[in-house]
Amino acid sequence: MKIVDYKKVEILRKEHVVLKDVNLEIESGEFTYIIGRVGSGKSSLLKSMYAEIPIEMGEAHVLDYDLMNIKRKMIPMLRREIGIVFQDFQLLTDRSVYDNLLFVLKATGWKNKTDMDDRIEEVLKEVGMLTKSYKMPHELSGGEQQRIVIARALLNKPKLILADEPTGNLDPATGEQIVRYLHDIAQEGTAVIMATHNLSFVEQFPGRVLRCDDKHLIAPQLD
Ligand SMILES: Nc1ncnc2c1ncn2[C@@H]1O[C@H](COP(=O)(O)OP(=O)(O)OP(=O)(O)O)[C@@H](O)[C@H]1O
Repeated sequence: MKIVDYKKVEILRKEHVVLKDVNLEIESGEFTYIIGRVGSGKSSLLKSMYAEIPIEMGEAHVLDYDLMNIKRKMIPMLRREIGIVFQDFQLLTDRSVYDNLLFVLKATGWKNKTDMDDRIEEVLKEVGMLTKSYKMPHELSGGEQQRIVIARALLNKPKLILADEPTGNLDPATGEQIVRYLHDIAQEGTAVIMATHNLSFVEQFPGRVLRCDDKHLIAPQLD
């Protein structure tokens, strides 16, 4: 199934063209790195996929949504089907890990307490954080918090995960563990798109590499 399908897409930030003529098809289970310099448009590309930035030109589909014609009230439905791992979506600091996850389930329409508890247990197990359920975010390391953010992104079994610099503030070993989780998730069939400055992971965790370069998204020649 095609998860992302962009044809001749142009992405603007305040009337300024960030990327143009973007052609991109992503299938289930693909693991894609988006690289490129600071300010080259990596975050903007990912934000366009969850309708945070409108697409003005071209054809753009994410899951079954037509981003060119998406109604405002459909945007939360689209976001429910995407796991978002972004700096702007940190854990809520005033509640425990469990309550952070419960909050998302309730906000996305879950009602049954046992089902919610079971799902929280499953996602925490998936990222090796089952014992941290009652911790407050500030009691966790940066890497542990990031694992919880990934667990939160998994709650509604998304077909697509968008991760913007998920290893940004982490030491190399912890960063590697985060990429390993994301890579495993892709192998189970979820498409994962990860923006990063750091290509050191690509040998260990193979994937498709695309670069934002001079306002275009290109497949670079890698040495
Ligand atoms: N909120 C905003 N309003 C207007 N312009 C913005 C906004 N955010 C980013 N831009 C501009 O859009 C361009 C692309 O930024 P973007 O954040 O997508 O790049 P990036 O490749 O993700 O950079 P970084 O590696 O620093 O995260 C930059 O020229 C930036 O100045």
